[in-house]
Amino acid sequence: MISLDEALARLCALAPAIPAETVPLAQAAGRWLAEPIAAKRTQPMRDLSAMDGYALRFADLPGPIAVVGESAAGRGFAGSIGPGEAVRIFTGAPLPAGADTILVQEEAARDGDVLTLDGGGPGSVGRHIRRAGLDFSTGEALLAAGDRLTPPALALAAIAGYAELPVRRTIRVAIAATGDELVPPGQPVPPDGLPESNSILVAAMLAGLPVSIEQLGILPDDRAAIEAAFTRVDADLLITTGGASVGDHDLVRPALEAAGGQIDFWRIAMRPGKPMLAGRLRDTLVIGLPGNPVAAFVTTLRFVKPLVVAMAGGTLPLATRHLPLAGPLPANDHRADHLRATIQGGIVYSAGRQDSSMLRTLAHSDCMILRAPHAPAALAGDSVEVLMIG
Ligand SMILES: Nc1nc2c(c(=O)[nH]1)N[C@H]1C(S)=C(S)[C@@H](COP(=O)(O)OP(=O)(O)OC[C@H]3O[C@@H](n4cnc5c(N)ncnc54)[C@H](O)[C@@H]3O)O[C@H]1N2
Ligand code: MOO
Repeated sequence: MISLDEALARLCALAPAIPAETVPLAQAAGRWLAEPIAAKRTQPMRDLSAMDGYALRFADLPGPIAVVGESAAGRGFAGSIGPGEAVRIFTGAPLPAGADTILVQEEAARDGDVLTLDGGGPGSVGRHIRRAGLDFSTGEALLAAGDRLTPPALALAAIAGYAELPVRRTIRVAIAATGDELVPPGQPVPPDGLPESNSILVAAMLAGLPVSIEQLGILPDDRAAIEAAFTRVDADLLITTGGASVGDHDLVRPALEAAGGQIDFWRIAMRPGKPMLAGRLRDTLVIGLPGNPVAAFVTTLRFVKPLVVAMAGGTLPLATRHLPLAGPLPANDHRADHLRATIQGGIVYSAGRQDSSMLRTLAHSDCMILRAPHAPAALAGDSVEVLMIG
């Protein structure tokens, strides 16, 4: 058995390289930048007013000052102002030549074209002016390769002169459930049957990432059938669930090998999720998740999601916090444990029964308490690391 950290590192090393492509800004939302970008323009391009009011010479205050024209955003004042002159100006409008300060309109009294100070005034020369290049100048580095294209990052790229951005192309993910007992959700369930829930779980956990998902449906516990499905797969990542353990009907490993693939690792020192396997089939990375639904959840959370983000060119830090325990926990064995838990009043309550088939407990959990291999027993009030799962 390998450690959780080693498993993630090996998965990332096994992953096929995803080429970059250029996509319109709207399609780049939530993806990761494949190359750094620099400003194609200076922002703002020239000195602008930050307020609605009057552009004037500070030395002319408190007036009277003659209003000789107007400067609006997109339509600046053509001339320049001389001593004793001002221009009506609006937020985002170019500062006229000759002006050095903005007087906000709330502190100005205007009678026809004559302006006087009516209030405290700007205080110092240069007030309420956004200087050219305040935000950035042409050629400056703005975003790095691997940066997440958040809404503000996309807006920055737009204002910096970009209509499209380089990102890794969408990752093609195929998902297959294995198990003779499984029936599609909502279908009549025979006495020995079970509604299939893992493929919906895994796909929903990848929603919001740059993936296209092909659901391969339910494969029977038949080595030849699984092998045939593997042979047809055309994807960057194939995720199977079930059939990963040691039973006579756990056929994902032999089917992968029969299809010409290679196993890289099988079994991880973690709970739940121990029987997870990984390998390659031609250009496809294959991950065999355990069938138990909570094991499928934890392995998707700890491996599949960070892996997909890495393939998309980013990184996904673990969202952990430290909180006091409501009750004691026993010492841990050699497997990194993930205990479903809830948080109430800043205190973390471990769910009583941690059987990895119990989806109701999972659906009502806020977090998982992370217990390192060989962690000593913990007492009520001790601080533990929790992984948020909401
Ligand atoms: N002798 C041993 N038995 C088991 C071991 C072991 O080390 N030695 N490991 C256990 C652990 S840990 C896990 S986890 C399970 C996982 O085994 P498999 O990946 O082979 O999963 P299955 O046997 O196919 O299924 C387990 C369980 O989950 C249900 N299942 C399967 N697929 C789905 C699905 N798509 N949707 C909903 N539920 C699903 C299945 O009906 C079983 O109840 O093995 C332990 N055994
Ligand atoms: O570790 Mo298994 O993954 O308990 O259910």
